[in-house]
Formats: sequence, C-alpha cells, structure tokens
Amino acid sequence: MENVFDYEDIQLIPAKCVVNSRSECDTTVSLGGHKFKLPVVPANMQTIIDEKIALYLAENGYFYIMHRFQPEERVDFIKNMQSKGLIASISVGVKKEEYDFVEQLANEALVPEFITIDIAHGHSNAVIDMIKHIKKHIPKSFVIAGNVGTPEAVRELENAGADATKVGIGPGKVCITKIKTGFGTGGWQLAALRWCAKAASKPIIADGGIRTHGDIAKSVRFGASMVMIGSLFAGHEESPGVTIEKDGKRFKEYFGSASEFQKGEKKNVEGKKMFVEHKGNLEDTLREMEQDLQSSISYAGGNKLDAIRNVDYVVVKNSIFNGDKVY
Ligand SMILES: NC(=O)C1=CN([C@@H]2O[C@H](COP(=O)(O)OP(=O)(O)OC[C@H]3O[C@@H](n4cnc5c(N)ncnc54)[C@H](OP(=O)(O)O)[C@@H]3O)[C@@H](O)[C@H]2O)C=CC1
Ligand SMILES: Nc1nc2c(ncn2[C@@H]2O[C@H](COP(=O)(O)O)[C@@H](O)[C@H]2O)c(=O)[nH]1
Repeated sequence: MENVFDYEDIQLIPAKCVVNSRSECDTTVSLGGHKFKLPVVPANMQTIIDEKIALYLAENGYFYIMHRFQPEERVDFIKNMQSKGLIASISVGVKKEEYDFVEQLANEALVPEFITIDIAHGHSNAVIDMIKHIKKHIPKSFVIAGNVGTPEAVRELENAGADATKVGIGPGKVCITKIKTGFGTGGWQLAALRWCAKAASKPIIADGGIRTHGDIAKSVRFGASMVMIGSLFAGHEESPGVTIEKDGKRFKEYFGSASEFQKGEKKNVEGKKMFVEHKGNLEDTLREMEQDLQSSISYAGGNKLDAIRNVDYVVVKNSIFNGDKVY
C-alpha cells in the first residue's frame, strides 16, 4: 500500500468562494432515503449515546445509531421512536441470540429504518451471514455492516447485501486493538478510507480517529458519506457515564466497547477507559460542528457538501499542528 497518510498529514486546498456568508452552505446529507443535518453520527457506544440522546438527535434531524449493549430494551426502543414518527436505528451483534432477535422483529412486524452490525472484525462469515439473515427477514431495513479496513471486505459485504459499510479498525481514541494485535487502520485511517471508498459502490461510513472538526471535511473528501465519532462526543453534560471532579475540573468517562468496563470481564479486551474534560452541552458542539463544516464547504468553493469531494489536497506529513494542541 503506497501513499499512506492520516488526518494530520493532509491539508485541503481552498478554491474560490461562491457564497457571501458561510450560513449559505448546506451541510445536509442523505442516507438510506433519509436526509440528515450533518454527515456525522455519534458512535454507537454506551458512554456516547443512550435513549435520551437518540431521541434528541432524531427529533432534531441528526442521524443516530443506538448501541447494542442493552439488548432487551431494543424492541421497546424501536416502538417508542416509531410511535413518535422518528426513525429507529439500532445495532446488532452476530451471536445466536441476535439471529433470534431479528426473527422476533420480523414476527412482530417491526422494521427499524437502520440496522448496524457492530463487530470488531467485520470481514467475516459471521457478518456476511447476519447481513443475509436481516435481508431475508427485514428486507426494508437499511443495513450498515462493519467494521472493515480493506476494499475486498467492502466488496464482499456489499455483495452479501449490505447497504453501507463502516471503515475503521483500530483508529479509535479508546482502542488498543492496534497495540494488542498489531493489526488495523490506526495511523493510516484516512488512506484506508480512500482505498475502501474507491472500491465501494454504496455509501461508506468512516469510523474512528476523528480528532478535530476539520477531520470531518477530510473524511468527506476521501469518500465518506457519513462519519462516526466517539471521543469528540464524549464528556458532554448529556453523555451517559460517570462524572468525576479533579483539581476543580469536571471529567466524564469514555470507555471502549471492547474494554473490561463494557464486558465486565478481562477477556479479549481491545479497549480502554479514559476521562475526558467536561465539554458542556451536546447542542453547542453540534452547532459548532455545523458551522465549521459550513466553513469547510465555503473553502471548497461551493455551497453544498459535495463541493468538498472534489477539492485538491497536499500531504504535509504531521506538520499541520506545528506542535499546537487543538482540543
Ligand atoms: N472498530 C474497531 O476497531 C473495534 C471495535 N470494537 C468494538 O467492540 C465491541 C465488541 O466487538 P466484538 O468483540 O467483535 O463483538 P462481540 O463481543 O459481540 O463478538 C462477536 C462475535 O465475534 C467473535 N469475534 C470477535 N472478534 C473476533 C475476531 N477477531 N476473530 C474471530 N471472531 C471474533 C466473538 O467470539 P470470541 O469473543 O469468542 O472471539 C463473538 O462470537 C463492538 O462494539 C465493536 O465495534 C472492538 C474492537 C475493535
Ligand atoms: N479497538 C476498539 N475500538 C473501539 C472500541 N470501542 C469503540 N471502538 C471504535 O472506536 C470508534 C470511535 O473512535 P473515536 O476515535 O472517535 O473515539 C467507535 O465508533 C468504534 O468503531 C474498543 O473497545 N476497541
């Protein structure tokens, strides 16, 4: 694999501005026949999203994916969201009981608009079989399958029936897969995204490694239809999880879905826990993300998100921050 790079190695090159105000720039995106305010989705992790946040996001026009770590609550969750006229977007795993769950949904005529298969190593028969199972029993649900890190995997999951694939193995902030296994897209996630996007015939969701709002624009440039983000959404007032105070500052926990804290046991641990500084309200972060992305679109010389997809770029190899810390 040549020309490997990551988010901090790239700068997008500005094109002539065609708007008089950044507020004219439209950040909306379509996925699965639905339109969303931003090409951004908070990670389907237990310290990032809960029912309350899912409701807030859906009511306000943002895409969301509910996590799968309270499996017994999913049926009520779907019913509750759909009774309010909102989309139901859930996650599933690949174990035997998840096959039964999909059949239960079909038997009760419950059709979540989005189902995400949330597995560490998505290029597997386990995921291919689950895609086929969902498509057999609930063909109208839009299936997002992952996670993967190669074009071969994207093609295989698409061929199995996935409507979108999620790219990113190991670039996450609380991920230790790269350290514990030696594998993944950590350190070259953006190049992996480009590699996968070139092979894709359906939408790609970039997952993990986003550290600044500019990384969202870079993901779009390199082929993402949607960007999944954990750490930037962790630590909000609304975020699930424990809050602690240290030296007069408030911090909130953010832990990996494959961490000991999530699993309740020390087996196949590939995630860790950290505390992130309290960030205030989610609404403010979402607004800032939208404004920053509007600015990105203006620098791309357009007034719609697609303008970013064609801009030129340079590889600057780790130099864009000049030692500065952005967040
Ligand atoms: N995006 C990323 O880089 C990563 C994300 N995660 C997140 O952690 C959570 C747990 O993931 P996961 O462990 O897959 O889910 P599960 O614990 O639900 O495991 C799913 C099934 O896949 C098997 N499995 C897991 N990893 C592998 C592997 N490398 N090779 C073969 N079989 C495997 C498991 O068996 P067994 O446990 O017996 O092997 C189990 O039967 C998910 O939310 C996932 O998104 C985890 C790691 C990396
Ligand atoms: N290797 C692991 N990856 C994990 C784990 N839990 C979640 N994740 C992935 O990270 C992203 C979020 O990344 P961020 O850089 O935005 O914080 C998330 O969507 C998952 O794909 C884990 O325990 N191990």
